[in-house]
Amino acid sequence: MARILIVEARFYAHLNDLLLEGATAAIEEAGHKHEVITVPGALEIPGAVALAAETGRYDAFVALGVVIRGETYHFEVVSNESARGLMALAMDGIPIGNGILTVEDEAQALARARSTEKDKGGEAAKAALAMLALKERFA
Ligand SMILES: Nc1c(NC[C@H](O)[C@H](O)[C@H](O)CO)[nH]c(=O)[nH]c1=O
Ligand SMILES: CC(=O)[C@@H](O)COP(=O)(O)O
Repeated sequence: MARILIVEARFYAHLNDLLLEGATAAIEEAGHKHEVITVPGALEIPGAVALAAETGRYDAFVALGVVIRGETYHFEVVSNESARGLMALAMDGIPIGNGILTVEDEAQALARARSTEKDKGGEAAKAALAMLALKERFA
């Protein structure tokens, strides 16, 4: 049984609840344990994963968040840098699934967080578990 840490940025709590539902369901269906920690925004997720990975208490990580474009370049900063940070951690061998939605508006987020068509939280959890399985295979 693996120990999964979900790191969520509850910038839009109602949207994150949907992502969390999907991720939690996927992890439980796979028979693993999980914990959830919360950070202010998506930009803080990579740092939180790095801190948690240092403890050695977790086998894989799921990043959940919603970034919605506003009026300024900050959307690009938050979207690109959170993704870059997670990719850097993944390249260091940390099993991670990226469930940070980067969208134009709330409607796009709702359609992807968890609906009949999309389950981005579940997808991110399954990706993290797949990378953990690879890590174990190559150990
Ligand atoms: N605008 C969104 C943010 N912005 C906040 C940043 O993520 C960060 O917390 C702040 O810049 C302090 O470092 N975060 C989201 O998750 N989603 C957004 O739409
Ligand atoms: C993604 C963001 O940081 C965004 O919500 C901020 O809005 P704004 O660009 O209008 O300040």
